Amino acid sequence: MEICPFVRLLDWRTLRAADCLTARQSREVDRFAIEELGISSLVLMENAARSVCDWISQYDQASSGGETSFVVRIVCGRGNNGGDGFAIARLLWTMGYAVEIFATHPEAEFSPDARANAALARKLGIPWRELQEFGEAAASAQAKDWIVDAILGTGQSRPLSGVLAELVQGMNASASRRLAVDLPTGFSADAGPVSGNRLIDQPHELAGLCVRADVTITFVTPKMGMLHPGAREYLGETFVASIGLPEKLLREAVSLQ
Ligand SMILES: NC(=O)C1=CN([C@@H]2O[C@H](COP(=O)(O)OP(=O)(O)OC[C@H]3O[C@@H](n4cnc5c(N)ncnc54)[C@H](OP(=O)(O)O)[C@@H]3O)[C@@H](O)[C@H]2O)[C@@H](O)CC1
Ligand SMILES: [K+]
Repeated sequence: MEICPFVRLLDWRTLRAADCLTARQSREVDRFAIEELGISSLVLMENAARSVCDWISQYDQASSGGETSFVVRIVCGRGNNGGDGFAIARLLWTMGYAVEIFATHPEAEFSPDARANAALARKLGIPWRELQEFGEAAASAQAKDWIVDAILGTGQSRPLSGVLAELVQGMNASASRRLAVDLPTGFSADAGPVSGNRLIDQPHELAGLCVRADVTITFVTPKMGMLHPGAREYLGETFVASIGLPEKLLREAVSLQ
């Protein structure tokens, strides 16, 4: 089912390993596109952000006739997943949505593309709130609001702890709807909802350590961790967004499997 031109609903019944990429293959696809084809990483990031915004506005149109009285709270990590979040904030802001940015790190620690999009968001004067205000904001959020999880994507390599674990628990406890950018934070691209080095086989026991998204919009292809039996509890309704990379490239990357 095509929701928007570049976003399609993932069909769980037909999902196979051959359709999925690991985190390493995802990075290889991005590297190949950037270094061999010359597509800039900022263009890939913009395409990724645009697909999330298209989905939100289509969903808003379909579910409430486009009354945009809800608030979109975007929590941005310091890597390119966070960079997607800053770009999403900018695009939604230009579409007239009420947007609030929360950043997990100081700007000096951002990846180059995240820093570029954060600077744009600053220049536009998009409301940028203190991270420590997020718990209260999430607790008082309404059901029609959105929390966009742009903390960690395919770069996550270890269980959550400290501030990020607290943020994720605040997200999961909120009445707000949750949309995960690329992957829910706490969800491994390779193994699914992971704690330590083992798969979570009783998801409820460690739910605080992984965002339970209502919607996940993943880029380019499904990820190997989505095959995990407990995955859907965290991914919610899952969509795959094209970010402008040719199919041929994906087949070459998947052949690295
Ligand atoms: N051109 C492209 O590449 C495109 C990529 N795109 C987007 O980029 C995303 C991948 O970005 P990314 O590689 O920067 O990693 P990301 O997931 O942001 O993590 C950031 C850093 O966090 C750290 N970290 C890891 N685990 C952690 C933990 N448990 N707790 C705390 N910190 C932890 C780890 O750094 P470390 O601490 O290991 O040095 C990691 O480097 C991808 O999901 C998609 O959204 C799209 O824009 C399309 C184009
Ligand atoms: K995420």
